[in-house]
Amino acid sequence: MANQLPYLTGFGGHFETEAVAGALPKGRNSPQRPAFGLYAEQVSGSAFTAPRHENRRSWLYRMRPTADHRPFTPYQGASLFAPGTSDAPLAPNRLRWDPPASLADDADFIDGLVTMMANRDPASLEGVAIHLYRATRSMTDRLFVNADGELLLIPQSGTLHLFTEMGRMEVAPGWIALIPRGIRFRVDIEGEARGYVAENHGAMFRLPDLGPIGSNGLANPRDFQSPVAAFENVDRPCEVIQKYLGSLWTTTLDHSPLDVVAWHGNLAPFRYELARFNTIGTVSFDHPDPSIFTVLTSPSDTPGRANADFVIFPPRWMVGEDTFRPPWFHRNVMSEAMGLIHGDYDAKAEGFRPGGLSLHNLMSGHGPDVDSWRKASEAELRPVKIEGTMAFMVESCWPYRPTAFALQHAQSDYDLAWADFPKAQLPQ
Ligand SMILES: O=C(O)Cc1cc(O)ccc1O
Ligand SMILES: [Fe+2]
Repeated sequence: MANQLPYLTGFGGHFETEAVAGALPKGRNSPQRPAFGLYAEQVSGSAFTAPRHENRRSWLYRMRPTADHRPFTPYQGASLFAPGTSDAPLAPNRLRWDPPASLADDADFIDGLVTMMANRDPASLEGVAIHLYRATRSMTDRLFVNADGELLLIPQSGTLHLFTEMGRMEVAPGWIALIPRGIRFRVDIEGEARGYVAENHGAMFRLPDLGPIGSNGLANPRDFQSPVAAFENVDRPCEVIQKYLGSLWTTTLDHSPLDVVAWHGNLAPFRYELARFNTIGTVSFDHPDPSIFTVLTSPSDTPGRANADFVIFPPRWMVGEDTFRPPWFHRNVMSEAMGLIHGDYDAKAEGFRPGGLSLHNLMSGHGPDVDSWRKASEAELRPVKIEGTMAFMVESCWPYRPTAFALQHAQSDYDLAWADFPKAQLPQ
């Protein structure tokens, strides 16, 4: 079933698509009477007056306006999703988690979300939160919408079948998907699905500038795929759960709001296959900064200091001469949350498992564990291909704060990854 749906290609393209011929107005956005009695509705991802190259909005032609809903009330489910982070002073410890074992057996994507860490208040329009999910059922007559930011979905196992207001997308492990702020969607699954969600409250993710790399490379715009218009014509109760200013809310409509028959514009969900990433690295010596692996970036107001960078560590050749090839020891003013989709990560010989998570926050010393360090220090430096792996990092300029759940479930012995390094021996 995966990969059978049609898609529109190109990052941030100006798309137009209609599921019923004649639904899309020609030559104007808001005709006096849209075709078939549809309602024209604009959804803005940027301020009206954002510079043209940053301006993102789409026009949706739908069977009922989004405004047609009764009041939202607090949502009582999903107790581990968006509970707020722990208020206790945060120790400057490195943290790591196994894939959570204790998540509910009977949850859909929304109730199966567990927030692990976050920074900033979503209302400040800055920061990022990292959630995990484990879902064992499809969302039936339920949708989710996030007013607090865009959602980057990173499946680790199980394909997500997304039905968004703007159409359908399939997202298997090895792919990512982005749902823009405010776009309603449903997640259907077969069996069990696990993965990660990076919730970006700040500036929308975009492709990084390439500087001296030139006009091609890293994630290429043509490999991003957005859905074609698709809708459901359903008149039965449909619950809409909304995350709004850090809390969850619910209302029930008498119809499905996935009733967008046509749309046009440059604000749209997309998916991207991480295997398409054109990985660039050293062909001489030294280990470059991991910014070379940036797939998407959300800038902050300070040039070069990302609100969030989504970075991957894909299969790649290591050829550096006289070089310690894995990530070096370091302390970083940026804060690093990492996940693993499959395989092993080259800086951690063990303990960092697919579906697990780690946090190396502001200025915490980290790098290769003892075993990885020893192996890399002693290795014969022929060309070696790192294969069968996909790790990722969500690097943010704002230190993360774990949730109470995360603090309770962290590995107790992570510090031992860096215990027992032999002392350097100076000349006598
Ligand atoms: O800490 C990590 O494992 C992530 C990382 C990888 C790398 O290649 C260089 C720096 C860095 O922070
Ligand atoms: Fe790091």
